[in-house]
Amino acid sequence: MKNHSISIITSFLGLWLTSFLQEENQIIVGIILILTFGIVHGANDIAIINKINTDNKTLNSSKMIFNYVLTVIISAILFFYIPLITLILFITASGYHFGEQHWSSMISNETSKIKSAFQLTYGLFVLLLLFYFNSTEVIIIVESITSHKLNSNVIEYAFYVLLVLLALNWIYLYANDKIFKSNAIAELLYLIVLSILFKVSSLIWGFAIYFIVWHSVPSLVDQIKFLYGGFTMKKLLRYIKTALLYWIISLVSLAIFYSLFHSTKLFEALLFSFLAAVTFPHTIVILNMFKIKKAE
Ligand SMILES: CC1=C(/C=C/C(C)=C/C=C/C(C)=C/C=C/C=C(C)/C=C/C=C(C)/C=C/C2=C(C)CCCC2(C)C)C(C)(C)CCC1
Repeated sequence: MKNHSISIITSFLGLWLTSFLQEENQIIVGIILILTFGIVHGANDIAIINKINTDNKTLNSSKMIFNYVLTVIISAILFFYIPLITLILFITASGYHFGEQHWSSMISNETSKIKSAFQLTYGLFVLLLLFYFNSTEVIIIVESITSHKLNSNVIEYAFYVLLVLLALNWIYLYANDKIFKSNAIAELLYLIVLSILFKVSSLIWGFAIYFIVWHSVPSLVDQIKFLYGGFTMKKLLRYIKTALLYWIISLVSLAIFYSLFHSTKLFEALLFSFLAAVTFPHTIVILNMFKIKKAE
């Protein structure tokens, strides 16, 4: 069973800070959190690929690194030429990725198809929850990325559809999966905490708290355990040291994109486009990491 108590405490801290920080400051602190913890949590993907490669000789390491960079470039190109379709793919991949990180050890592997469907539905629901409570800001950013003005009804209907799908999946797993059942009530309460957070905070602040506290930090801990066989302060420092170079390359690339496009796009739009480009290969790496963990 996963312990989400730190995430809960930090979320309340984030909620409390909402009443002190003005909206502009929430955005600045939120962006700093995304650029630090958020980006770092993906910057060790090559180390994970290497670890998978050592454990599973069928994968070719240099080919994987090449594929990683290629996927980032292709995603960026697709985002430029077919932004709306790529955005939908990005949201879907993100939903699965968030759901997988959150639930991987809390649903038994016997129900593997339902498990995947549930993880996707859960992650998408959390995103839609955020969009539903901050639809005005979402519409502005989506328009800046895709040049399409989204109708707020689309967000509302998508939210209700996801709510129904999640409820059906939840009921099925509650009735059929003992591991799920033992966490289900606490997880419902966590969703209520997230709803309050998303309702009272700005879009970027709400996203940053979720992305860092509920996704990046737990993922970082899982990655450290996978890479070094446990979590200690020393192992955390080792993780940061290996991630440093990729983190710096990422920030420099983002700064270059910003200097090229900042007159036509919002910084938030560029940040999300950047996250989209690195999300696709990162999601595949983490998917493979969880596959190996499951087999152990
Ligand atoms: C290794 C490597 C590298 C690096 C990498 C990295 C650093 C990664 C990272 C990764 C990451 C860092 C990931 C992330 C993820 C994220 C996500 C998954 C997100 C999601 C989100 C979303 C989905 C959103 C949405 C929205 C909002 C919220 C609002 C507005 C609207 C929209 C819709 C946009 C490089 C490239 C340098 C090179 C090669 C190698």
